Amino acid sequence: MKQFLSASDPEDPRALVKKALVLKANPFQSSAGKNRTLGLVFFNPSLRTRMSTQKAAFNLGMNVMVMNVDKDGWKIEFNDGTVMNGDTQEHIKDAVSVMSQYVDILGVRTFPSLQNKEDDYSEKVISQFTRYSTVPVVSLESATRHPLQSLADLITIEELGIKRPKVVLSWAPHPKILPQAVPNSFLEWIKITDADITLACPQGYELADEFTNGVKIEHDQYHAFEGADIIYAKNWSSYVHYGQKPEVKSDWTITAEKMALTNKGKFMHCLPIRRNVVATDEVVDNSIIYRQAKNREYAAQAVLQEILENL
Ligand SMILES: NCCC[C@H](NC(=O)CCC(=O)O)C(=O)O
Ligand SMILES: NC(=O)OP(=O)(O)O
Repeated sequence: MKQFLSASDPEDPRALVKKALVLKANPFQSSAGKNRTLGLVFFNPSLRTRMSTQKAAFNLGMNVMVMNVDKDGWKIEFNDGTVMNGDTQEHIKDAVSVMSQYVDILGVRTFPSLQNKEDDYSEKVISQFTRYSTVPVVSLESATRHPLQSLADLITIEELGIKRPKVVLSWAPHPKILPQAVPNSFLEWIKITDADITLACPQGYELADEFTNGVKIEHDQYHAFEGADIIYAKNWSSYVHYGQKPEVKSDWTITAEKMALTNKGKFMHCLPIRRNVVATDEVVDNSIIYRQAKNREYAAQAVLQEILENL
C-alpha cells in the first residue's frame, strides 16, 4: 500500500480487517518499524487518533514525531500564487516538502471548512500533502473521509461475528456544525462487507451520492431501528445545504426506548460523544464504544505495517 486515504487504497480492505484482528491477538510480532519514523501532523484536535496511531507505531518499533500545526507551527498558506504579505507565514508546499524529509510515513488530520463544498470535496488540504510529500501519506481524518476510524469500525463489527448484520447509520443531534467525513467513510467501508446497511437521517441531511449509492435511506428513525443489530450514531451538517444545520422537528437523540426496537442492537460511535444530546447516558454506558476505540490501535497498526512492508 502506497498511501491510505480511502477504502480504495488497500489492495484488499477485507484482508486488512483480518490482519488487524491477527495483530490484536499478537501485537508485537513485527519489527517492520525499526529505524523508521512516523510523522503525525494535526490541524485539528484529536485524542483517539493521536494516541492510538502512536501506540500502533510503538508496537511496530517505530519512532514518532507529532506536529500540532494549528498550535505550534507557522500559519499555513494553501493557495498557489498568493502574495504572502498577509497573515499566512509558510506555504503548504514548503511545509510538506520539509516535513516529509524527516519521516518515512506522514499522517495528517484536517477537517473541512464546511463553507466551500468544492474545496472540501476535492480534498484541497490532504491532496497537497500527497502532491508534495516524498513519503506515503496516511489520512488521520480528512475533509470527506476518516478511513482509520472506518477500518476500526469494521474490525469491531467483524468481532461481533453476526452473519449479514443489519447496520443502521443514524444521524443524531449536536449543538455544532460537524463534518460528513465519519458517516461518508463508514458507508464507503461498510459496503465492502456483507452488512445490510440503512442510512437514517432527517430530510436535508442526506449524504453525497458517491457514498449513498446502493444504501437504503430512511427518514423515520423508529422504523429504521426495527430489528437492527448495530446502531452507528453520528451527527453531521447538511451536505445538500452545504455546512448548514436545517431545523429538525422530531427528536433524533438515541434513547434506550429506541434501542429496545432493535435486535439487542449494539451502539457504536466514533467519539468524542456529547452525552445526552447524541445519545443518553444509558445508551452510551451500555455500548461497545470503548472496544471500538481500542480497535483504532490495530487498524492503524495494520495500515502502518502494510505501508512499511512496501517502502
Ligand atoms: N474524529 C472523530 C470526530 C471528529 C469530529 N467531531 C467533532 O468535532 C466533535 C466536536 C464537539 O463535540 O464539539 C467530527 O464530527 O468529524
Ligand atoms: N474518533 C476519533 O477520531 O477521535 P479523535 O478525534 O479524538 O482522534
